[in-house]
Amino acid sequence: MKFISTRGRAPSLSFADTVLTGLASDGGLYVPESLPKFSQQEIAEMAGLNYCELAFRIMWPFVAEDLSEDEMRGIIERAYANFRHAAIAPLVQTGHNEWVMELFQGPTLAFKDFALQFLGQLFDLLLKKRGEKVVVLGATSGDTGSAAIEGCRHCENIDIFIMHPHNRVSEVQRKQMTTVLSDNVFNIALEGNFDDCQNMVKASFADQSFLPDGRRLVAVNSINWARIMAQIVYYFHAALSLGGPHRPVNFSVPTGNFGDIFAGYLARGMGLPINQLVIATNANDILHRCISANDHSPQPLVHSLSPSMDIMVSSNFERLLFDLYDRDGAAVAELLADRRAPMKLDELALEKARSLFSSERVGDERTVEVIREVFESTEYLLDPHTAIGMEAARRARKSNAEPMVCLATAHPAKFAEAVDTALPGTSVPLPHHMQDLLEREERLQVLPNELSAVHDFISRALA
Ligand SMILES: Cc1ncc(COP(=O)(O)O)c(C=O)c1O
Ligand SMILES: N[C@@H](CCOP(=O)(O)O)C(=O)O
Repeated sequence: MKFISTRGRAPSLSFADTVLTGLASDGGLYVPESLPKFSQQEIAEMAGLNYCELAFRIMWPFVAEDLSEDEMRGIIERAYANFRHAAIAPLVQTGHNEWVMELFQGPTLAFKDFALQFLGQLFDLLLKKRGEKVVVLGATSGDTGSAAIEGCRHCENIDIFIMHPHNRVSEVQRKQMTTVLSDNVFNIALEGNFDDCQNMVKASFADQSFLPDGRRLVAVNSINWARIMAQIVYYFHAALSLGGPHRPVNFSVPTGNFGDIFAGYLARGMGLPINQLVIATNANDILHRCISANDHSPQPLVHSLSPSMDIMVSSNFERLLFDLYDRDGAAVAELLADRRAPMKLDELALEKARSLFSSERVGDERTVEVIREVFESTEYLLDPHTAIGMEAARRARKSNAEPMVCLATAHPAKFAEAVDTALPGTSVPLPHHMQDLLEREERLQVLPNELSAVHDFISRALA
């Protein structure tokens, strides 16, 4: 399978080259040239498979030309070996036909583990085969960073640099990253917000001349296609557990960079019957405004109680635009390049987007109420991101007869502030392997919001 750029001007690449390239040379994102499709019978036959076997079946068509079956199975087995639940992504019922899919059972307690533990294993294999050493550069609003560090810290062929917005991630999130003291792990606290971190990552991919010894950058953010690919699997897993493909299943997805919900959109494109995909945003609601009002104007970033979704520039929306504009890379490039006014979708594209997604915005006040209400009625504790997804699901839902799955994207222990605001005095214990996290020694570098400062730091660290 070949992968092509959403801006139509970069060379098409194999799966392995796509994974190790990150951003396309024309500034676009890689997507598969065509999407593999499963028939309803093929999907029905996947019912009852364990998570790893299901992951193999769903992802195999994307990787078959670059990996052997044994290599792919090995990567998957190792990626999910440290999850704390036998189901890997267990479902918990919270209401009539309403389910929470717990995507926080991995080592770093957020859905990012699904793709990043997989990606770490994949990098390790590909880089060993090529005898190549690379530099991983990532931006995080709190969760990608720790999952990427956990996935990559054992890879001999990787030095990993993760930028997070200084003082804008929770204490648990920060410590999960900064207490990993391995020689190949570097944490940068940038005096800016997540969008600044992500812009720096993209600018660094565009000009990599600051790297020594001909080394190249590799991406762990969802600009990397393999991230999205691994996230498609759990949509199939949930639907198969709830009667799919014989009945449609719907999903509500707390959304920031548009990666997770885009994976759901792809699952539907691969044949999984999904009627509703609900985009759930916090006060940083550009995606909700775009779908509901064709308003794509950037607003100042708000610091919310769901900090991982404090994102204004949603990378993966470009992948959707590519499809909305009939895979016309030139049209996407033009739409994104025109900086005279905020982007506006044309009528046809807007109509298509509205037929594909519902959207809702949930502010802090309601987020806190939902955490409290759900806990009082079911004793189930939601993290703030998941609470946003659940509220959006309840508002946007069109049929109570079809299952609605709310993606629980993080463990509540990561977000003590929101939990304490909702339920004063409630402390959520960290899982056993993280019991002493808050006492561990930290290492991080605070840097000004300047590309040159980041590049200097990286080149000195690598020297
Ligand atoms: C806990 C949590 N929930 C939801 C999201 C949104 O996911 P995405 O960026 O894939 O839309 C993120 C990160 O962005 C996150 O860390
Ligand atoms: N919420 C994310 C933001 C980065 O998104 P990504 O999916 O593109 O890596 C985070 O926790 O860092």
